[in-house]
Amino acid sequence: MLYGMTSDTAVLTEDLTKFYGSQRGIEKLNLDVRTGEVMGFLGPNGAGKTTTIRLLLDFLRPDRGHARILGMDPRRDKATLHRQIGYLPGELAFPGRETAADLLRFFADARGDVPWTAVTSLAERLDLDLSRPVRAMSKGNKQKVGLVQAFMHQPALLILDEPTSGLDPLMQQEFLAMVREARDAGQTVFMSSHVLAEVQSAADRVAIVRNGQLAAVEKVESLGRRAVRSVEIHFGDPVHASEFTGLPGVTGVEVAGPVLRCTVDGRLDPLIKAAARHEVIDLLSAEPDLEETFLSYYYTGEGTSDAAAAGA
Ligand SMILES: Nc1ncnc2c1ncn2[C@@H]1O[C@H](COP(=O)(O)OP(=O)(O)OP(=O)(O)O)[C@@H](O)[C@H]1O
Repeated sequence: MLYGMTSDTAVLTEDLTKFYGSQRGIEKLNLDVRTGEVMGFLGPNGAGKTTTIRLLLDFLRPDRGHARILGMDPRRDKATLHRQIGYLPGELAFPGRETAADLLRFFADARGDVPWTAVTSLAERLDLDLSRPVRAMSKGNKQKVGLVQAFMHQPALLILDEPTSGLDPLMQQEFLAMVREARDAGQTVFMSSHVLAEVQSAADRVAIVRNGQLAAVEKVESLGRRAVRSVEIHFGDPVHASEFTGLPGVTGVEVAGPVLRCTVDGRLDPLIKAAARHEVIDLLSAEPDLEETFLSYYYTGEGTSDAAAAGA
């Protein structure tokens, strides 16, 4: 058993590394996904998400490092593991002429013990017509077939590569509800996305990768607290920038007569207290935008706090 692996850990990687020639896929990835949590695996195109997922499933072999999935070795225990996992690949290829029902019956039989009603109720939720040939389906409908096969046997662990891609907003919400229900039933979910907004309402934590390396692991709620926002305050009289520079979390202070503009990272309280010394005519604050926070990790390299404390 790897260091740090306990029954509370559904996925553990240690220094997991894969290069394609000289091209880095993923390097020295140390990640733990706790049993029963939903972890979003976020990064832009080419960051290394699919490489990681394929390593976890032993579709690729690492150059260095190890992974442990549900306490098992992805290579040695591949067959057992694949029965206990629900996997949605990033690229779905359905070459045959089967209908969705035929294909899903094949998957259900291969897994055994999957009541057909599990398939039909998922299909109903996702508004998927099972009688249609899969090959002729739109990307979104193919994605739904992929989701039904990943969820239908109520696996202990769901590994989903870009599950929201191709789904319209309504179906994305339905999918996220399925994820929350899976978590409530004690299942673990590891899902990649390049759009934070698409996973934030269901994820407990997000791991952020860039250029093949882990940039941060954060609780979604603390991403919210760290949200960077721009603030504009209109005062009754001219103010001095010096009154606001140096306040905790406040940067980029610009003053033009009675108007103050700045950026606030985290709590607004220090700025509000300083502003209250003057007559405040108006205050404009952009909604906390997790997308901006997410990007700020990329460009500042911040936010390794929870990564450093991973497993704590
Ligand atoms: N078969 C391959 N041969 C060479 N390079 C590859 C191969 N597969 C991936 N890469 C490279 O490895 C890096 C990580 O790719 P990966 O597909 O894991 O990223 P990703 O985060 O899943 O991106 P996307 O969202 O586009 O799928 C990229 O630079 C990519 O070009």
